[in-house]
Amino acid sequence: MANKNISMAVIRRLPKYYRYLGDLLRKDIQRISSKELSDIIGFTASQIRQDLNNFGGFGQQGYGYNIEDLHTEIGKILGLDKSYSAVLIGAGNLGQAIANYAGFRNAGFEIKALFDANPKVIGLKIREFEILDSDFIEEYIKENNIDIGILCVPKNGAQQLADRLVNAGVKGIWNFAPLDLNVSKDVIVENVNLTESLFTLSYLMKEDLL
Ligand SMILES: NC(=O)c1ccc[n+]([C@@H]2O[C@H](COP(=O)([O-])OP(=O)(O)OC[C@H]3O[C@@H](n4cnc5c(N)ncnc54)[C@H](O)[C@@H]3O)[C@@H](O)[C@H]2O)c1
Repeated sequence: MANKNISMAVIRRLPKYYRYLGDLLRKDIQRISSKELSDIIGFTASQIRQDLNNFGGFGQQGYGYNIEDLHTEIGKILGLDKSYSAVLIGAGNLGQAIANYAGFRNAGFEIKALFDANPKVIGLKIREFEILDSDFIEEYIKENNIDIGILCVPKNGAQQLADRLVNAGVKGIWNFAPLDLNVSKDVIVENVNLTESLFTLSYLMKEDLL
């Protein structure tokens, strides 16, 4: 059901639908109207209907949405019916925190190995992972059919590492380094910039906006 015409704004809302619907399922709630969904999610009911209509609707007049079906469908749209393997590069503060979080594996994203260039860090253990020498990134990716590279290195050197990940065959990069990476069109980069998020918080807290 992949549709290249879906706007990024809609795609960015889908994980939130998926999360809220998952919460409702765990509470054994079976159906919900767009109005009720709107009350808990915060998007308008018409926005919700419009978003879901992009993928064929799912709702029934007078019944609302079957939560389990909708959750499953959105999961498929997001590609969460598959599992993904990942390697993490840069086993510093942030990299270790990410490797320590079990939630990603539960969601189908399995970090298979951590790499670093610092000899003081190589060989240390984080959870079940021994931190490996980053000289062996390409070899590992090719041998283990890795889908995703997670970049947790400083800005300098991040592009070079991205090139190495791409050449070794990853199809996606989850980039925490604060720079916009140049990669070929068939590779997807998702940037996570915590500082930009903090700046947005700062803007919204400015007294003249409150
Ligand atoms: N820590 C945070 O909360 C945070 C927040 C926002 C953004 N970031 C970004 O995340 C990245 C990592 O931050 P951090 O605080 O974890 O830094 P850190 O210095 O603790 O860790 C970086 C790790 O990357 C390794 N490294 C550096 N160059 C490498 C290379 N070429 N190949 C392999 N390993 C290499 C280093 O040896 C180190 O272990 C930075 O780009 C930072 O701007 C971090």
